[in-house]
Amino acid sequence: MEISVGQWILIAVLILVPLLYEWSATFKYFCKMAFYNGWILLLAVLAIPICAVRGRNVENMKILRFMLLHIKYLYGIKIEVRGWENFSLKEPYVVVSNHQSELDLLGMMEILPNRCVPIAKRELMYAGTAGLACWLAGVIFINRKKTDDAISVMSEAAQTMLREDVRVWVFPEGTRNHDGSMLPFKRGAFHLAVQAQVPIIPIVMSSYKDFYNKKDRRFTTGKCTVRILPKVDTRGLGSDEVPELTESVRKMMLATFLELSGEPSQSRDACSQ
Ligand SMILES: CCCCCCCCCCCCCCCCC(=O)SCCNC(=O)CCNC(=O)[C@H](O)C(C)(C)COP(=O)(O)OP(=O)(O)OC[C@H]1O[C@@H](n2cnc3c(N)ncnc32)[C@H](O)[C@@H]1OP(=O)(O)O
Ligand SMILES: CCCCCCCC/C=C\CCCCCCCC(=O)OC[C@@H](O)COP(=O)(O)O
Repeated sequence: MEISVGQWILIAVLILVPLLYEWSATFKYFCKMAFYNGWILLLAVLAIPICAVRGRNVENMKILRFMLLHIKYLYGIKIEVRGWENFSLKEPYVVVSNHQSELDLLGMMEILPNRCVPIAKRELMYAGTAGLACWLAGVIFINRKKTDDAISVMSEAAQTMLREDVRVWVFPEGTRNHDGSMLPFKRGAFHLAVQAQVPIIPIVMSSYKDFYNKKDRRFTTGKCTVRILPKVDTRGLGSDEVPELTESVRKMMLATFLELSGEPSQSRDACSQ
């Protein structure tokens, strides 16, 4: 049997790709990230028709969660959750969590409460099938370039939370932060909680530094601890108290982040200097 040029190329690729994958940490990083996004886009293809039956509905978030839960096993990431008891509130609340990377999706899906929708940048809505799946699951999209629009969407969310018994998940840093610390917090999430007069539940995901670093292009297996902190009440607070509330929650989260990540607690605060 004769082997054609195309078949030789295929054989070479099948041999070279696994070798390169093992030899080069950078190649491995790109493969793993590409597969991560590709896999989610593919899963979304399956999720869309299932979610579409109900139309745009926060209950669809359960379907996305269920379909995404296995990814941590594919990547060998162990997630330990502490503080489950702090999630036992019946009423709506605002979850605030640190935002290190798109891998946060794994920690988020591990603990996502029922009827809880994330607030995401509008660009995610255009991320193909994933965007459509997010829209069907009721993800709230904001335009970060238009502050007034973003604020009015969030004010509307305050009413929706109460009217439809919905919880909202916000990344108050407002962008991904790969630096191993926490950026200053934007105040939107805290205005939202004060306007709705609902508690805030802070969530801290420990640093990914042992298994993931975007700058060094390193992505191995590892462990992440997710800590659910006790609720912070906002009853009786007004918008004047939002800056102080924001700072106190951030301080608590940063201390927890440093503790979980095994860092000394006095240093590495990107905001306080
Ligand atoms: C199976 C297949 C599945 C496929 C799909 C898989 C996905 C599954 C779902 C998961 C999706 C997860 C997606 C997560 C994506 C994460 C993100 O996109 S993070 C980025 C977006 N999020 C945020 O930005 C939230 C945090 N940002 C804010 O809170 C901001 O404040 C803002 C509301 C966006 C406005 O930002 P900015 O324009 O920069 O302005 P500021 O300086 O922050 O604020 C100006 C001013 O306004 C005050 N203010 C803010 N919010 C309010 C408010 N709601 N009400 C009243 N006033 C408000 C603020 O305090 C400032 O005034 P001050 O006087 O300076 O205090
Ligand atoms: C916890 C967020 C995870 C969302 C993962 C959705 C994965 C969708 C899969 C394929 C689409 C490819 C587009 C990748 C978009 C990554 C989403 C994300 O992590 O948003 C970052 C956002 O917050 C802050 O944005 P910037 O850091 O300011 O730019």
